Amino acid sequence: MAPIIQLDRVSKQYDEQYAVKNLSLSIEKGEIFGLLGPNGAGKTTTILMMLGLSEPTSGKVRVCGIDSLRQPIEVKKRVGYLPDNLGFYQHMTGRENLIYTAELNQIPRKEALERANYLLEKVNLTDAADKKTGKYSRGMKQRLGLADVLMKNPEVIILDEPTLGIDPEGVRELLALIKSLSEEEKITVLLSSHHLHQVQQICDRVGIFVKGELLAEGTIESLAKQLFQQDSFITRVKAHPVDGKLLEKLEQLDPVSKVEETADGIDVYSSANIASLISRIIVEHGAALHQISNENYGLDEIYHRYFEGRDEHESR
Ligand SMILES: Nc1ncnc2c1ncn2[C@@H]1O[C@H](COP(=O)(O)OP(=O)(O)OP(=O)(O)O)[C@@H](O)[C@H]1O
Repeated sequence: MAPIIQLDRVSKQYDEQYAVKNLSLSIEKGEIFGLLGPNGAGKTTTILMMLGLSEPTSGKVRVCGIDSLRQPIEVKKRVGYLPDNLGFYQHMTGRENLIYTAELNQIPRKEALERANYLLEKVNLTDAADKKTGKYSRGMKQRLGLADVLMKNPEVIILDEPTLGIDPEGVRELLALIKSLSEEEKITVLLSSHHLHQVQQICDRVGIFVKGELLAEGTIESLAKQLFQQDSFITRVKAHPVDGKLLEKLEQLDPVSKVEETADGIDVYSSANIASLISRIIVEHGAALHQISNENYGLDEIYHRYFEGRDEHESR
């Protein structure tokens, strides 16, 4: 099956500057894809081109098999977009706002009402459905925003910083909701965010954008593998006593790139999983082994490793 979102060598120039440069990206149906990058990296420009709201200088954008530039209205019917600065009619209730969106999308009234009630329930706003949205909290507005983009039964939803300004509990609920909606309704989700741990919690794949270019994309595990080839495994050992001889023995192992003494043991960085070999060496050395575990790199480390490398490169 063709990807639901496909960008082929897309660039966007404003004057001489590239906002997006030579971007190729495919997103499959049902995926949750995280678009990451600092301010000005080109995330919003990319989203606007997907929606057909901004014209690429070169390249092709297809969403749901439709050319976003040639048939933006067809794309808009299938894609729900939740911008970071969403607004509702404050004097109208949550339910009235959803019905209004349905009218704009030519959804018959009876169907609109049923869908609005179903979605209000889904986003946990049934009790506040008849309250004016001017009285909603930020988190309630974001949840209503999610219901709003879902009114037209979209195949794809694009969410720009959906958790901005929400408290941690609200964030957890909203992310869980996005995940369950994607699973239950087979909706493809494109999520733009600065919050790495939130992205890591729900995204199947991520793309890292810097200055208009996609530096890397893939699952968190595959990015970690690419970036940390020499030390893609971290074995965290709690053992006592740790002496210089033991550290030396571990350092001499072929797959090991680095050994670090910690407060209660040793961290071993290696290119292969050698946890059982490490435990044997520790025990043979006469130390007490309290715990041994494999740690994974998180998105935080991946993201920072990219920027470390970049800074070095740029300062040369
Ligand atoms: N209409 C415009 N005219 C000129 N330059 C623009 C325009 N829109 C965006 N840019 C420039 O393009 C680059 C990418 O901007 P974009 O808004 O896509 O970044 P972003 O990754 O979405 O950032 P943020 O996280 O701050 O929303 C920036 O340098 C920005 O100044």
